[in-house]
Amino acid sequence: MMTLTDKIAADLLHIGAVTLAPNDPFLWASGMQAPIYTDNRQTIAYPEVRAAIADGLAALIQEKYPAATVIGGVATAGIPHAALVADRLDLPMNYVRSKPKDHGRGKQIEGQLTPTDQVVLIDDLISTGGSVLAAAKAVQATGATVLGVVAIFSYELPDSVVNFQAAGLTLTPLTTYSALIDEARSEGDMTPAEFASLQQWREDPWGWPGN
Ligand SMILES: O=P(O)(O)OC[C@H]1O[C@H](OP(=O)(O)OP(=O)(O)O)[C@H](O)[C@@H]1O
Ligand SMILES: O=C(O)c1cc(=O)[nH]c(=O)[nH]1
Repeated sequence: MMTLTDKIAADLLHIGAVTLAPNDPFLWASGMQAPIYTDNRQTIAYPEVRAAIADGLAALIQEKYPAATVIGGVATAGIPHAALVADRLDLPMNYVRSKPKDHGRGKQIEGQLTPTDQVVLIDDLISTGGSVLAAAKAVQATGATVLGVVAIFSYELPDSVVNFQAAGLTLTPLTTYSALIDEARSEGDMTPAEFASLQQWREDPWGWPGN
């Protein structure tokens, strides 16, 4: 029987959200060359996939953070998943922008947030963790508590481990880069040399050839 971790990894591959290209790397926003690009925004186009994600994230939150009073989405790609999860858990929701609006009411956080709230944040993807940890800081600055972070996918990069530790927060992803490349290999999508290159990148992305 396939685990949920493997099922979500397979889903991301099958809907084309993930492109693996160890021989033709992508340039990331950080300036890093990477053998993969993940666009989890595409998951919302697939009802069965987005439902499996929402069910999985809701179950994680019930297990790890039963005291949650609000589900928070990280703008923009975390928002639809936070909405689906909040609906399943029958909890209020908010979402957190990367910066306050420069017009209107100038708010960074929309939806419910009071100083007594206990928030679980949802992002679609964790690379460095910078986006969700900035959102966590914004929530904490209001006096509310961030219980933890859940996400669809984590690259498990060394930078994210350091950043989550520094923030004192725990990340629980539904699936991971390791599960993803294992699944792609089991589907016969790569040579042993390509698999080795993909593993090498995760262990030391900035030392990977091309960076
Ligand atoms: O862990 P990090 O290094 O922060 O990278 C992950 C973030 O990057 C992407 O968002 P992006 O900045 O592309 O914005 P979007 O959600 O508005 O598309 C993604 O949706 C995550 O929020
Ligand atoms: O850091 C990025 O540019 C980046 C990488 C990735 O896999 N997905 C994404 O949306 N952004």
